[in-house]
Amino acid sequence: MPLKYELIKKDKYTNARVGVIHTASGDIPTPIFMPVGTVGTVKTMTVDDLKEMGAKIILGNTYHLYLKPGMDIMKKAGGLHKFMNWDRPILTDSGGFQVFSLADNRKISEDGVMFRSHIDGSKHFFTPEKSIEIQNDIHSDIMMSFDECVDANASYDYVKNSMERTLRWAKRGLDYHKANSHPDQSLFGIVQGGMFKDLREISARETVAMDFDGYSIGGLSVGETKEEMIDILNFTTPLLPEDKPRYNMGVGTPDYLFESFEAGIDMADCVLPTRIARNGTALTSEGRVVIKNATYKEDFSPLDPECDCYTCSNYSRAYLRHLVNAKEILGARLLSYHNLYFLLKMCENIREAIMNDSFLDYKKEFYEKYGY
Ligand SMILES: Cc1ccc(CCc2c3nc[nH]c3cc3c(=O)[nH]c(N)nc23)cc1
Repeated sequence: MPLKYELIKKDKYTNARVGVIHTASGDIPTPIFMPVGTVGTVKTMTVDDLKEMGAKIILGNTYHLYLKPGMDIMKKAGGLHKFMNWDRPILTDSGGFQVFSLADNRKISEDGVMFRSHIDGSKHFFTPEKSIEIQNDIHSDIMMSFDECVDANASYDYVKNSMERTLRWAKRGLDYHKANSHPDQSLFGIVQGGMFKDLREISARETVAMDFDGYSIGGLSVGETKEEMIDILNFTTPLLPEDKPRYNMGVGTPDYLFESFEAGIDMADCVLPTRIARNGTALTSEGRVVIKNATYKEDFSPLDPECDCYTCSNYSRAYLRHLVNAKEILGARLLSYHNLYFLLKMCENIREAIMNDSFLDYKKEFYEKYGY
């Protein structure tokens, strides 16, 4: 059966809500942060690390997996869950976003997108149907429709034409999904429309009318200002049905997560926690810590005094600084573990706060301590 969203509690003072997404691969408590595992791994984390830190769902990437290891191996492995030994839910993106952010000489047409691999320059053609077929081969639990994500300063006419084509692509993908996907697989529609509220409204209403299992807000976190993101988010989210999950794509930093969940978003993803970890930056309850700073040379206290994760329970800032400066892989691994744990724990605290109608109190307390 496709996923079922169970609404458990709405916050008294905001649009924030607690729920559970029931999938064949397991239940996902919401609001939830989803670690990004682009090529079948959340970088430097084992699946046991991910379970230990409380990850309930991870992301896989259609574009990357299609190019490497390729669908021949993916099919022989029996799908991504078996290939990477992860038996909990997997969400995959549809590949369009990655084609535009990574591939070379892309050519977009009504039928789909022609592109050359960023790895070896080989030529490929993605269509809405092809994207669903690849996500089926991955055995994705939650699939995304094939869409075009336009950048924040695209013109009204370009955004209008692109959004209308994304609607036609969504319908094609949905028809292919209904005829070919396994009944346990779910498909989300993606709302586009750039920074234009009239286009956002058309995209939301037409996408919802196609009756997907859930809805993503696309076209955000692509260079717009924080005010623009929040404005479009607060305008668009209420247009989505209450009884289905809502996913804000590409978010993000703690404040963007708080703003998204406050608007009624249930799911969010971002490469941030593992990417900044590899550059030696940690998210802590007292704000960002750039661990290679000389300040921490003889600081033998834990990375985050309020965190009980493996990294904070076993190592000091001085040791982490040493590892990062020595470019030791363990440095990236320990900081990645902590950053992911930090965001997952923050989501757990947000769920608890919503249950007690104290979301705004928790947000205020978090912002003051974090330094927002
Ligand atoms: C593995 C994986 C990586 C990344 C993503 C989300 C990637 C992503 C965006 N990231 C920031 N802004 C984004 C907008 C869009 C969008 O409009 N459409 C799609 N399909 N993806 C987006 C999903 C899965």
